[in-house]
Amino acid sequence: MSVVGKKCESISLVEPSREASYNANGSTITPEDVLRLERVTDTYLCSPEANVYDIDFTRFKIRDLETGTVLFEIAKPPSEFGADADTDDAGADEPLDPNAGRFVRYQFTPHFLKLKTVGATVEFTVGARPVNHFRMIEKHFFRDTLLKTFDFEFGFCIPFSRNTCEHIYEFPTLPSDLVAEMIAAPFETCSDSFYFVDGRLVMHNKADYAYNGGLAD
Ligand SMILES: CCCCCCCCCCCCCC(=O)O
Repeated sequence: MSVVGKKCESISLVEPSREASYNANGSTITPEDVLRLERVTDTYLCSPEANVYDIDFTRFKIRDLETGTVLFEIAKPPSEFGADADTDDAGADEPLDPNAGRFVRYQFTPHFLKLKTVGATVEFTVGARPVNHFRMIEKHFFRDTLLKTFDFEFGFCIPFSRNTCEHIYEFPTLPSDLVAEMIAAPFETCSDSFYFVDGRLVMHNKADYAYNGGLAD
């Protein structure tokens, strides 16, 4: 079967008519459920309201651990700290996108795919509740192929704290023909990031990636 030109294929644990934070058996989505996923999901598996811990990412940085080079950095402007950034500039007639802020698009150069390990530093704040066993499971796909699953622990966060931690991504060994396909197919590489507190899904973010930065069209 040819996959040339296909976007990331997706599957969902849930039937379209069901509440998105429950799996096909009607129980809540567990870490084991998402560890089993072999395709990108076609829906978010929890609603934005599932984030009852008010976890808010305020800074994100990716660096090459071999050279220390910073590859990507973004910080939420201080004026938006503690505010709902989605509502600030919306006109009265504009419906708010409930998924705004849950999707990121990254554009890297082909060199990114030659890296061996990158460190991802994330800063985040939490609300009034203590956060136990904060864990992220992140799955990276090219089209309908799972490239790698990362499973990171943030640990315990005290109420109203600002926290920083760096997770180490060890890149999978990718065959050179696959790397060439990924470079030639911008945004057909994508990821699902699932965040759990005490084993319950509280956030689900998505991203897609292009690796053709700096190349002529
Ligand atoms: C190419 C397969 C392995 C890729 C590892 C990529 C590491 C990139 C870290 C950035 C992930 C950010 C995800 C997000 O913003 O939700």
